[in-house]
Amino acid sequence: MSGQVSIHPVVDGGVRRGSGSFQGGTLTCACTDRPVKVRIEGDVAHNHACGCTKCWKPKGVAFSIVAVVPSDKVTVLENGDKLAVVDPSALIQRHACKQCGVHMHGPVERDHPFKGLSFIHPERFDRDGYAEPGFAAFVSSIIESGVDPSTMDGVRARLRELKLEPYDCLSPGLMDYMATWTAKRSGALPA
Ligand SMILES: N[C@@H](CCC(=O)N[C@@H](CSCO)C(=O)NCC(=O)O)C(=O)O
Ligand SMILES: [Zn+2]
Ligand SMILES: [Zn+2]
Repeated sequence: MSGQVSIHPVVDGGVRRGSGSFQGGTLTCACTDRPVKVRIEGDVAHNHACGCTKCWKPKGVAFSIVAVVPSDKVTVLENGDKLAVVDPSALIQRHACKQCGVHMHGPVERDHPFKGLSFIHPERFDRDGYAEPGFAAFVSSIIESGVDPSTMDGVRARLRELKLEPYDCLSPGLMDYMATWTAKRSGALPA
């Protein structure tokens, strides 16, 4: 029963493990004419399924697959003139292709624990082997996109089956990381 719940095409058949030696690749948008290409050096971290309304996902798909890389490992290679920031007031400056809508990279530049990191969508890589998604974030937020709240038990059951532990914000690791940054900033912990 929970096997019929679709999370995202790249995980629906089972989460494929990363190679552990991914050297990077090129992200390409969905345009056939003048696609935007973005080079990423090295592997991704904190790869996850995200249920929030802000992360890009293919049409009709419930979750995005999104990960972080250091912003200095991100280079726009081709057709960067097609990129525009979706919401300049957001923490994550999501640079989307104006033509096809795919989010190509999302740097965090504001004073924040995630400053210096960029959010990217590994499914747009030209090759496999990137670190696999390890949890599901902002799961309850899929309701904001119109998912029937009565289906949430099935969604969470399927995520657990896929070993994508569901959280309604970020994972404990990332929440601890942010709280540590805040505590060092306030002096509650030694810097
Ligand atoms: N309920 C909201 C949640 C949006 C949200 O806070 N998203 C998170 C996770 S994005 C990737 O993990 C976030 O950190 N957003 C910062 C930003 O968007 O700049 C909704 O669904 O819209
Ligand atoms: Zn495009
Ligand atoms: Zn998100």
